Amino acid sequence: MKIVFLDRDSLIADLRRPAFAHDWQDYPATAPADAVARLQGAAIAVTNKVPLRADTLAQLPQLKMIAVAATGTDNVDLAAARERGIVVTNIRNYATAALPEHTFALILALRRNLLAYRADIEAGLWQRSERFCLFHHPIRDLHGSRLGLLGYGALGQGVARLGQAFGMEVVVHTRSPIEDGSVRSVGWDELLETADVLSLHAPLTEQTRNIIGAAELARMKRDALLINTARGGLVDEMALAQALRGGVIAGAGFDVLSKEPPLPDNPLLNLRLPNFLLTPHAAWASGQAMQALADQLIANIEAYAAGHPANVVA
Ligand SMILES: NC(=O)c1ccc[n+]([C@@H]2O[C@H](COP(=O)([O-])OP(=O)(O)OC[C@H]3O[C@@H](n4cnc5c(N)ncnc54)[C@H](O)[C@@H]3O)[C@@H](O)[C@H]2O)c1
Ligand SMILES: O=C(O)[C@H](O)CO
Repeated sequence: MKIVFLDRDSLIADLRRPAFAHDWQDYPATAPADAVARLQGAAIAVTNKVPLRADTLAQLPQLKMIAVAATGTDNVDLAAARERGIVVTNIRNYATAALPEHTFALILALRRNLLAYRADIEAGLWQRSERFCLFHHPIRDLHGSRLGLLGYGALGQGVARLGQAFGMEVVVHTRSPIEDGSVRSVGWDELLETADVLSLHAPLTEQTRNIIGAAELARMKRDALLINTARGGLVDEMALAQALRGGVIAGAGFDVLSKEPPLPDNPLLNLRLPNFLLTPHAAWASGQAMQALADQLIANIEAYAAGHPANVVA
């Protein structure tokens, strides 16, 4: 059985080989246009972020499984895979410490205005101050404020737990109301209009694409933060850049953009504002999380080869 990992360098971890007879090939990275040639004769394709759309799958009659080396499967045309009988699997629960910790790094940096204070010190303001401290920029505790979550899966739940540890009230909105005594399920309007920190943890699908645009930003509290560690396509980036420049919301922390790596003209890329923090899709990338992902990836491939596929999404 031929297995091809299209973007091996997207993962820094020990990757053991599956425990069955196979022919393994990997490439550090693969341009979308090269995917078909590299997957010729492969039964199993492994991809973290290389897109596998309907036109690509149509040219790969021998492909039986796509093992996505990630939780998000928006780079794969799931409907086309299903039509062709290709099993698609993903990785679950591997970043339940990493991503919530990253999410709170963004939230805390923004709520305590760390970028603005750092800039003040670099400009010599503290050194020239007549007082022992600076307090030019508002600092707001998280304790007592409302954390609103879109999506309450593995990662939304991890973020909720940290929010509760900080003394926040956690409200969540999912496709169908959840039964969980520790958080309150709310409608979309209430989530949007009452959250002090709105954090996105839903997959990118046709239902969630651009779920936050100019109209939604205008309905958020003026002193609210928007955090996106899920997928770039959830938020209209031009609308967010305008909202941040215009003071429509207090700030935003993003780990993801609609195109990655970003194009130079991405409206959020060069937004040099102290209330906007951007990280390069790194929320998942702790050493521990990447190793857990690598282990689960091989387990998924072995489960499929043994005839009982696990973590199937399509
Ligand atoms: N930045 C990163 O490094 C990173 C790492 C891992 C995952 N992610 C992203 O985070 C997403 C969530 O991961 P997870 O492990 O929590 O997934 P999950 O499948 O466990 O949970 C997804 C949640 O989203 C909800 N949801 C789906 N569609 C919705 C809709 N239309 N409206 C409201 N809620 C909806 C589901 O009900 C569920 O509660 C992934 O899909 C992935 O895109 C990002
Ligand atoms: O979806 C995921 O797991 C992250 O984006 C890392 O690939």
